[in-house]
Formats: sequence, structure tokens, C-alpha cells
Amino acid sequence: MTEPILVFDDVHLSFAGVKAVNGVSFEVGERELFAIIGPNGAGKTSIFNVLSGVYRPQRGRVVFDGVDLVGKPPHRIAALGMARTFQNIELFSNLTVLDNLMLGRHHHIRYGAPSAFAWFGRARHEEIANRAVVENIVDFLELEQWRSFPVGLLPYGVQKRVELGRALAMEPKLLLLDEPVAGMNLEETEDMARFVLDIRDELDIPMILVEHDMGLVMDLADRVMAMDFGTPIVTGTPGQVQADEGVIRAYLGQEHATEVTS
Ligand SMILES: Nc1ncnc2c1ncn2[C@@H]1O[C@H](COP(=O)(O)OP(=O)(O)OP(=O)(O)O)[C@@H](O)[C@H]1O
Repeated sequence: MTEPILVFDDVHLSFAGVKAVNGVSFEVGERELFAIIGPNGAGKTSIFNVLSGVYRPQRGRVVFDGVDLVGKPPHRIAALGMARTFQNIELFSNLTVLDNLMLGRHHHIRYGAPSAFAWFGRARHEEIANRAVVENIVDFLELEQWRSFPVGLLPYGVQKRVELGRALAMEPKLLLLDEPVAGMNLEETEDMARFVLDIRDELDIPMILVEHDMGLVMDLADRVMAMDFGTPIVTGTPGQVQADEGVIRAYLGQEHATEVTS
């Protein structure tokens, strides 16, 4: 078996007595689509915030591609190859699709101000290479017709796609998707599902998906970790998680659990 890209090992994070993440452990394989589900307040966003360096856990290890992340600031973690999309769109709404995607390349733009002004040599080569990566993403996410539009004028589903594109522009080794279909209609959701599968199968990028749309999670994920009150209830295939009595109880309450499983 190949090394996991991510090891999350016995992680604890509390806020003034609230145990947001309470001894959580999981691993994500090199080409895996791993989903985290759970009711509101279960600790899903807190896990993303620990992964991306926004919160420092009080205990535990987070090892990404062989590097220990605990204590590293968000920009260092991003530069190591972890990209994230957000629940609420975080794009520059006055900039075009292409310019927003180019901003995703900033970790890869290495030239300093003098060579950038001179606009020769390495700076020019890097600009061309970065443009090529961005053009590939425009094709991949079918954004061609929107490329020169300011993002703020685009339909919601397309804006979410641009945000995904900006994360892909980082050429990440792991992609964190925070509720990618929240607020989308059926057609937009189906489009997003297709792109997520293509990212795993064609670009070979592993992903962690946090999502409340259970149908989507169960259709897409290789494995699912279900949480409640900061603690994992079960981790397994979508079939195993759906059949788990603890999961049914967490979502539907004790009475339904008896009805569903009896
Ligand atoms: N910055 C914070 N300060 C205090 N408490 C926090 C903070 N962030 C999260 N919490 C608490 O930690 C717990 C887990 O919250 P978290 O946002 O991780 O849950 P979630 O599963 O992402 O929920 P949702 O599905 O609603 O986004 C909650 O009780 C929440 O109130």
C-alpha cells in the first residue's frame, strides 16, 4: 500500500471548554476522495481549519506529504500543496475569471520586482507557463465562455466553479472542498459532481469533502467519516456508513434509529 498523503492522528481542539475536535484520527490515500459528514456543530469546519493552519490543535499530529503541519501558518501550508475552497465564495468579484485563476498561481510566481519590470528572461517564461496552466483549467472546468467576465456578474454555480479553478491553479497535492454544492440548484450540483470526479480520476488529486448533501457524498466518496460532537462515529465505505446505527441516530434521533434498523 502506498503512503497516505495525509495522516490526522488523535487531534484535539477545544474552545473554552467546547471540544470541537475530540481525539479525531483518519488517513487520506494518495488518490482518495474522503468525505466528512455530521450534523451542524459536529466539528467538520474545525478539522479544515486545523488542516489549513487557521487553528492550532492542543494535541495530536497532522502529517501532510511527510511534513508535520502543527504550528505552521496557513501560507506555508498552502505552499506545501494544500488548497481549499470555502463555504462562502471568496473571489475578487471585480476581477475577471482569468485574473482570479492567475491569483491561484501566486505561489508559483517566483520572479522578483526587478525582473518583473524588465519583463525578460525567467519572468516572461514563468508568465507563459502560468498562463498555460490557467488555460488548461479554463478548458477542464468548461469556463471558456466566461473567461473575460468579472466574476461578480456570473451565475452562482459558475462562481463556485471559478473558486474550484483557483484552488486547482495551485496544482495542489490535496484539495479541501468545504460544502461545494451548498446553495446550488440540481443542474449546478450535477455539474459540480462531475468535475469533482474528474479531478480525482483525470488529475489524480486526492480530496477531502465536507458536505451536507448526503446523496452527493454517498455517490462520490471512496470513504466517509461520520462525526458527532467532535468525535468520529464510524469511518468506512458509503454503504457501511449509511447502515451504521450510530449514524442514523445522530441524524434522525433515537426513535427513528429503532424504526429504520428494525
Ligand atoms: N472560533 C470558535 N470559537 C468558539 N467555538 C467554536 C469556534 N469554531 C467552532 N466552534 C465550536 O466548535 C464546534 C464545532 O464547530 P464546527 O464549525 O467545526 O462544526 P461543523 O461540523 O463545521 O458545523 P456546520 O455543519 O454547521 O458548519 C461547535 O460547537 C462550534 O460552536
